[in-house]
Amino acid sequence: MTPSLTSVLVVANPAAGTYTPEMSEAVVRRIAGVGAAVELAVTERPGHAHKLASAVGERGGPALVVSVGGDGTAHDVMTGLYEGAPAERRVPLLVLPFGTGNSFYREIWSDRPWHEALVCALSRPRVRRVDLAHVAETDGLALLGASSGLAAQTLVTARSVADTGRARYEEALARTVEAFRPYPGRVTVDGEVVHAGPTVSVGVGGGRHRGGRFMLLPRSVMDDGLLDVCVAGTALPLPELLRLCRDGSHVGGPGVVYARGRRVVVERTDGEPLVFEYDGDLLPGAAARYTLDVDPHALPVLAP
Ligand SMILES: Nc1ncnc2c1ncn2[C@@H]1O[C@H](COP(=O)(O)OP(=O)(O)OP(=O)(O)O)[C@@H](O)[C@H]1O
Repeated sequence: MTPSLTSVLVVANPAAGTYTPEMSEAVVRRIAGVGAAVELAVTERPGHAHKLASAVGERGGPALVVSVGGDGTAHDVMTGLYEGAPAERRVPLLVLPFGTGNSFYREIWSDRPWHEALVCALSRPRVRRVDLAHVAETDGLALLGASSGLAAQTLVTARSVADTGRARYEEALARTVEAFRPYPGRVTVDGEVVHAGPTVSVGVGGGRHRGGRFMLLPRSVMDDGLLDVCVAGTALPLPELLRLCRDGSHVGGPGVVYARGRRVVVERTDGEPLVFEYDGDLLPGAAARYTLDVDPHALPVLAP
């Protein structure tokens, strides 16, 4: 499908890691340069991007929404677009990388500079309909994916790290690795238990990359209608697992299970709460079980 980009809404998050006002102005200039009517909306608070995007499903609204921020901004815009219109009328999303990790941008555009991605999206707009993961217990949606274990625990640690940006996550990861204890877990894919026992990491998605640098799900295809799952047990020492995760070569390694399906259940089996996140947001509850169902091809995104 080739959308006609007559009018464009740019949603820019000034709190995103590498954002500057000059960048969003440059984005707006380039869009106006191809003759599209363009509106810039700068978010004023967390959740504002969701509200802005949920209004565009109305008739006569923009034909494209551009997210100027990081993965958190892309998540908020995605939930707004999802809520604002049914699948067949959903307005496409273009994500540009002005956050810290920018995993979703990388998923779609690889290492291309943002201005090249923008020129490509405006001159040869091609839509890919990517899958989303619906989290039953929270009625939430994940674009990039969900995790428990090391990555989720790192987000807990990050709350008490004073650094900002990438340094904050690096420091939090180092502290988490030092103190990390595997948890007793179980992972079920389409009704089949694929892992039961001591658990270091569970990734479900979604995107191949998380945290900007870790390729947790190297075989994942964002629009294949399925969720990928990778579970690491305790067979690999933690530093080795982390090293291998940088390029996805942990898959096939000892104690690492890789699976694919439509429904994934992630559990902690000792009665303690499961530390669990999706799209970088930790879940506050004390639940020990989360259920993810794929919503196939739910979100149109502009891609090369
Ligand atoms: N005006 C604002 N003031 C403060 N926070 C905001 C504002 N607008 C949006 N936010 C919040 O900023 C958070 C961080 O944005 P985002 O995730 O895009 O950047 P990042 O963390 O630098 O990048 P990444 O997630 O790619 O590492 C989002 O969760 C969003 O809810």
